[in-house]
Amino acid sequence: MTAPFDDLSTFRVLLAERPGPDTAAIAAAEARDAQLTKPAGALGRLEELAIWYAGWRGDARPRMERPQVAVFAGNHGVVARGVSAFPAAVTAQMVGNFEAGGAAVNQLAQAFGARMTAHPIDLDRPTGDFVEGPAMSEAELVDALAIGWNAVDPEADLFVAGEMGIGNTCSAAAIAHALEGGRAEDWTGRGTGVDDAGLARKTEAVAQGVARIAGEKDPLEVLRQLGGREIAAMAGAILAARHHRIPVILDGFICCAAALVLHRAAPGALDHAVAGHQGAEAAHARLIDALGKSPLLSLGLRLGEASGATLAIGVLKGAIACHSGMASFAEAGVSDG
Ligand SMILES: Cc1cc2ncn([C@H]3O[C@H](COP(=O)(O)O)[C@@H](O)[C@H]3O)c2cc1C
Ligand SMILES: O=C(O)c1cccnc1
Repeated sequence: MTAPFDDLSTFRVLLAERPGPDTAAIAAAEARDAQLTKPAGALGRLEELAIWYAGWRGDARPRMERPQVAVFAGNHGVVARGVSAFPAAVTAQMVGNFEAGGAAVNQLAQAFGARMTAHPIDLDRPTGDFVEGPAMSEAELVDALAIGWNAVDPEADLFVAGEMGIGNTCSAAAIAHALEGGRAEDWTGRGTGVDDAGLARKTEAVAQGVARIAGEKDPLEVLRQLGGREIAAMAGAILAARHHRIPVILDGFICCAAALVLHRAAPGALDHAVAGHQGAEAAHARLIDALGKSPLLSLGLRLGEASGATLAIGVLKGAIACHSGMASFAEAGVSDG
């Protein structure tokens, strides 16, 4: 599809004017939940998840049949500073692996019945080193947002955004530091497994990049400055899903940094999203907190690629299967107490 914007101001309007959930479907789903053959509340958060999903799909008894996982890839100028344990060439190599079906996320998508697509964005043209200057021009930012928007299948009934981009935990940490404050070291972690010296270089890059744009609080400008094309694409895709009323599961630290841009630009912009998991990247928990979310899973993942969120599709499928498939007390002839 073609994104309904070709400049940043139109994207801002789409962020401000978003559809909400179907309140009648929520009320009907709550009523259905109350009649199912279980003690009230006994399915815990699964009940809340199913009702949330029903609201966004506009169907009190929904099914999930077309989950979509889109993995965006980009390269980062800041990598030249030695902020990752791996070379930038791995980004393109992993895109080849996604296309061949050999990455973790391919296996998880297959296991949970999701269609997965990979979207490399200008891999031979890394972003500018954000310590020195803006990562992207405004036109480059708009292009990346649009690539994300266009990647969302309007017919999907669940969307997961993932990423591949050597150095992108550095970019994500810088975005979080710029928008949330604190100290640079509050937001940096080991990513692919950088050693102490690498972590120190990464923290210094984040501190300097954020100091360069000191006081900048416009989230989309922060994204342009510190960005990452794949991070911008995830933000565009998450907003597109909102406009299609497709519920979203958020992935790891980098995906949550993309989501933070939307959340800080327009509170409520992530109401159609849940946090799929809390991973091992040091500041992921803090970032999920800043989004006002609580994670579905906590399994110590530190991979990205949409892996944790794709795994959480299973949890959401379970919630929906119970909600839509269980018998009521009356149907089953079970005494409701
Ligand atoms: C083989 C390989 C597969 C990956 N899949 C995801 N990432 C993850 O690691 C990168 C972020 O960590 P950093 O900021 O330290 O570079 C991203 O590409 C992220 O998706 C991978 C990294 C590697 C090496
Ligand atoms: O949480 C993540 O998304 C993550 C953590 C480490 C490396 N890559 C991704």
